[in-house]
Amino acid sequence: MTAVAAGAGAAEEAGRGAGVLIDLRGVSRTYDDGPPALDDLTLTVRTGEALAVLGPSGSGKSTLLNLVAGLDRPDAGTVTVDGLRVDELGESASAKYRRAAIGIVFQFFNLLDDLTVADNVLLPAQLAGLPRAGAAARAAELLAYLGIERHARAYPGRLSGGERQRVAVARALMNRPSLLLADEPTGALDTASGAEVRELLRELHADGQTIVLVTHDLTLAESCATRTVELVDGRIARDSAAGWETGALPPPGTPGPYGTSAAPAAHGAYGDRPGTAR
Ligand SMILES: Nc1ncnc2c1ncn2[C@@H]1O[C@H](COP(=O)(O)OP(=O)(O)OP(=O)(O)O)[C@@H](O)[C@H]1O
Repeated sequence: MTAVAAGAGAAEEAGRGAGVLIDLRGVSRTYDDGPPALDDLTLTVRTGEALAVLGPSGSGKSTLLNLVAGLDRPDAGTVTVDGLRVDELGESASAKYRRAAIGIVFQFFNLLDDLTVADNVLLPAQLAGLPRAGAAARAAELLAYLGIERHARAYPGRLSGGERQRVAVARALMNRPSLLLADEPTGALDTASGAEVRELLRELHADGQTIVLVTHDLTLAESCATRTVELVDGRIARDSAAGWETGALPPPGTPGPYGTSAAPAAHGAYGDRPGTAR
């Protein structure tokens, strides 16, 4: 199952504690005359991590994801993914990087409605020029892994939101990306479908997939993330790796950015947790 989910060697590396996969240094991005969407942000993500990026609306979460995906460039700073300077890539090199190294899942699925489920999943392999036979076998394997093989010949419009998001995840995993990015993957789903997708992401991470997801959904962060970073005004206000319990969010009502806290970052994420190692 690991081989289905993760990029080659990712699980093995995760097991060893692994190296840095994403390295953002001094990254700033300002649109037009507005305030900085990202402001001198430095962040590293290791292979095998599942990072949830939280923060209020407009805090820079999607901007961060777009920079890592090479969909946008910083005004200052460097973006390195798997040793590649993503911020220096030209348009075609950037597209090639996305096809080879990145899988992206969007809130609204972004499936092509006039292609079948199987053809949607095959698309990244076709764009990468991979041999059709091997790609078809991989697509079938992914659809089975994600429990949607019976829909292979259906069109996305016939599927539920949760099933569509599974198709989008299958497509994102098609070329065995070293990194899965997800922007509000449960944002358009009902409660039951959201729970399915949360479980799916949790399983993918357990199988070794490195994941960075942006979300307002604290349940998603709590169930899938091994690390949580909170952005405020384009800066990292809190990072669980610098004091939170790994994978833990505070109980409801804990003072914090979703409550009333003005606790300094050094005091941990959503408030101080007794017994948390520093
Ligand atoms: N293409 C753009 N043009 C102009 N301003 C933009 C653009 N994209 C983002 N911004 C601005 O940059 C800031 C950060 O936006 P971003 O979408 O990264 O925040 P976010 O945390 O993902 O927000 P949300 O949770 O609402 O999706 C906001 O002030 C936003 O208005």
